[in-house]
Amino acid sequence: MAKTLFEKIWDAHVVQAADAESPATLYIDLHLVHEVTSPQAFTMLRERGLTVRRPDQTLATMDHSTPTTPRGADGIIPVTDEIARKQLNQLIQNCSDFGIPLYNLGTENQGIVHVIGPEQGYTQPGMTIVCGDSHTSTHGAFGALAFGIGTSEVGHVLATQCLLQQKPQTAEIRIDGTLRPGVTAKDIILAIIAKIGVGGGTGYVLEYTGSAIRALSMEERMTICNMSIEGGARAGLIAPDETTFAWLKDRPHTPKGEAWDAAVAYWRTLPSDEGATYDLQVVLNADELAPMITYGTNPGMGIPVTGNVPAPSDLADDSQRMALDKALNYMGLQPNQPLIGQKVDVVFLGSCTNSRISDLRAAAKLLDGKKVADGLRMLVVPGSQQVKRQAEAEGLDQIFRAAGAEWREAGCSMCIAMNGDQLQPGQYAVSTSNRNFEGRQGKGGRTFLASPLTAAATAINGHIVDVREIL
Ligand SMILES: CC(C)[C@H](C(=O)O)[C@@H](O)C(=O)O
Ligand code: SF4
Repeated sequence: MAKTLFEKIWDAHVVQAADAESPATLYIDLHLVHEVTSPQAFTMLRERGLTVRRPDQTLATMDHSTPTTPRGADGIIPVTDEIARKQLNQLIQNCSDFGIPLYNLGTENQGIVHVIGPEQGYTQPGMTIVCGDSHTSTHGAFGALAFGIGTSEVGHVLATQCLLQQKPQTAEIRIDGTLRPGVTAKDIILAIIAKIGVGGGTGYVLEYTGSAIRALSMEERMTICNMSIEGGARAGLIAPDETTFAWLKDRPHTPKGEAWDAAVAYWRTLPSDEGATYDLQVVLNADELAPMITYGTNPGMGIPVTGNVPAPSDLADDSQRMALDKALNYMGLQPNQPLIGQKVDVVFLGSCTNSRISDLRAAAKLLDGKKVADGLRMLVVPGSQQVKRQAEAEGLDQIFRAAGAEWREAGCSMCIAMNGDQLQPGQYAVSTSNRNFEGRQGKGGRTFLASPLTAAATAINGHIVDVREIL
């Protein structure tokens, strides 16, 4: 029978099928760990006298609570926050006690968990990958079944390398056509979520297909899969192809020599078979997409940048009208107002959605020889130490600094505001991250989600602009 990519990976990893009492038991190939969602899981192991089943298939990094402020004269990134220091020290202790490799703060491979996994070649097609983090869906860009799990599940996977899992349904999100200049992968995913809503993907694994997806680079594919969870989906998937194999070849942890050839031969069998069926299909045309921006307090509240903020009075459904009213109040926006021209205080270029080298290059190209607008603060936060080194080798840091932006160490930074980087109450930010919830970037902070291009163009102008006008 014709199978989808999802079904092939699922079937290859079921250790025990679901029965009346229990969901299926899935084998996990790669378990990624960070400081925020792992402490209680290690406590559970200690209390029950358990060890880590496969430390060699487990990898830890520090990212969420790590400061990204520049290093001191001693070359060390200063951790001034007591709680953060305790959490980071705990991870060091846990990894050392249980034999798990750790990319410690400031070391050469440290970075955001969803940036370092692919970068080091841990993430590979056909794998099952989990992490105590919702944006684990990022790794689906490689044709891996990757999803976030809760802290008690982190404990289960550490102890057994397996996970109990209900089988999700499948949806095909088909995007044909060609993106216009100034329209990016970020705009594709914001448009998808605006269309299906933040609950539209609930219960599904989304497979992105179509000529527009095939034309994307791996980094662009990661941006799309990263935000699958913001559409409510369990995971996002893109079938591996020559672009995938070329990107992975010679990464530190990918197979080498004959093992590489064998791996690629297997990976070529993974794409969904001709005639395979999905439980749901959504179709978009890339030619019709514009740069997108959010106006509200969830990632589904997005419009083309040239559009107007919707009006609650146009909505028939009471709860939807109240939700929009509340969002506009929080955002300090008026119904029907345009977003072009909206003044912005901070521009954040970073996060596991858009902090890879191609994101930094795209923004630097616009900022080259220009200045960040007076009174606007711009933070540029590379996703990993490797991205940072690469950017510095290309002189991108010089472009950002000369423009008046802050050049930072690697980490989650202002995506989540639990590391010292945050908005002040009432401030507006254009952010390349993935969440615009109330208070997400700091108490009272107001977030417009957009692409790195829109972010850089906004930084130069001090207010929201249509990047297509300055290309
Ligand atoms: C801290 C972590 C649990 C959280 C997540 O699961 O996504 C964070 O990464 C986020 O982006 O909100
Ligand atoms: S960058 Fe943001 S979204 Fe990504 S893992 Fe960190 S906090 Fe979560």
